[in-house]
Amino acid sequence: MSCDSQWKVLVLFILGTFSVAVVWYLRAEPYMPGPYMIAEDDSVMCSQGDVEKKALLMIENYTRNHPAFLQMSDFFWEKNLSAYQLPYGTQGSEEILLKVLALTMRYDMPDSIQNLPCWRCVVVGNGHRLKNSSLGDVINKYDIVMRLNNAPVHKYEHDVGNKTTMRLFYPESADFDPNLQNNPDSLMVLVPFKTPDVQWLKAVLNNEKRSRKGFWKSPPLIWDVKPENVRILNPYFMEVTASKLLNVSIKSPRKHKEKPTTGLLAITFALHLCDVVHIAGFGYPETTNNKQTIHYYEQITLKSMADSDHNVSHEAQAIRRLLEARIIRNLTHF
Ligand SMILES: CC(=O)N[C@H]1[C@H]([C@H](O)[C@H](O)CO)O[C@](OP(=O)(O)OC[C@H]2O[C@@H](n3ccc(N)nc3=O)[C@H](O)[C@@H]2O)(C(=O)O)C[C@@H]1O
Ligand SMILES: CO[C@@H]1[C@H](O)[C@@H](O)[C@H](O[C@H]2[C@H](O)[C@@H](NC(C)=O)[C@H](OCc3ccccc3)O[C@@H]2CO)O[C@@H]1CO
Repeated sequence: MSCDSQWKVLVLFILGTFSVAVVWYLRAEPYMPGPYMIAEDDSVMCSQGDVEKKALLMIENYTRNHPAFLQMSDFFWEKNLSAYQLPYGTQGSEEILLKVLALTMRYDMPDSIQNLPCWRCVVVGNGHRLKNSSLGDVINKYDIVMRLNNAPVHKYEHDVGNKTTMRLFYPESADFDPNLQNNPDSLMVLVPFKTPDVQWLKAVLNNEKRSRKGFWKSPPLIWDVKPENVRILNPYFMEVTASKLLNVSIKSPRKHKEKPTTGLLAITFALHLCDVVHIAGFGYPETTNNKQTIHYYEQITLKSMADSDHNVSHEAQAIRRLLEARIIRNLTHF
């Protein structure tokens, strides 16, 4: 072979290897952390309607017609009444829900969110993968930052940011110091799992006698949050998460105990609300790994979740499907 041909072969070989590497990187991308569609000003680019278009293909009967939060009018007409009990519907809890909704008087999305030109959302899971991630500034740039339960931001700003647009929680996961971990206008979104959850909200907002009955862990007895910042999540999103993402039976929850985690519920909620859905801090250790801590803020392991009625491998499959279909993107690894 002449020297000229040898050069050609070498160039072709280098180009071929480079193309294979690029194709491999793009294929593997859903599992890789990295800068996604970053605009010049460092913010995430808006692809309006993108999530809606893709979710329509993947989630059976997907519709964005359901209100985000429960409202009094949900209970006015008999034909609107729910077919399921909490956490998948409101059947049997109508009276207490009406009472608490009359107290908060707000069921709408605040104007500061409603008027956003694009809803770029990030759902921040509580996972250990956020520790030392330095993702704080990246997370703060999203239009809507969803946080979960009592996950702290104070002293963890560098890794998780400090902007909280909405926080999904239930009484047992409510923070004892909500003003330290949230912004003055953060929406506190109660996820109602059972009737006592709604009774707790009524009691703390109305300063009535609190009861500890019906809770698996004592919730705060004093919870200093402005009623106008409180909402109750529409149980429709729990129903969709269980029945469409996890294929879990919602008809007899007492018999089929598996229930969605708050994180998967928040992802489902975001899929019905946002133009862009990114996630961070999701992913549990292998089920056999009883040493690895699961949270970015405390030293507990998978063992603590033994009685939780969640199936984390089942959920990982659901999240992986959403990542592979590029409906959501991940800022940490999965
Ligand atoms: C002991 C116990 O009941 N633990 C549950 C805790 C606990 O109640 C609260 O932290 C309040 O203390 O809440 C849960 O979840 P938790 O509050 O741990 O985490 C919130 C969501 O983040 C995602 N996550 C978390 C850790 C991890 N390593 N990988 C993850 O993907 C999950 O999607 C998770 O939902 C819950 O509400 O779902 C689920 C946990 O099972
Ligand atoms: C999203 O679910 C939340 C959390 O992730 C779960 O761990 C938690 O599970 C608790 C479960 O809901 C309790 N079941 C009932 C019917 O209340 C279960 O109860 C057992 C128990 C009872 C009394 C004292 C201790 C334990 O406890 C589970 C937690 O170990 O549900 C959360 C939503 O409420």
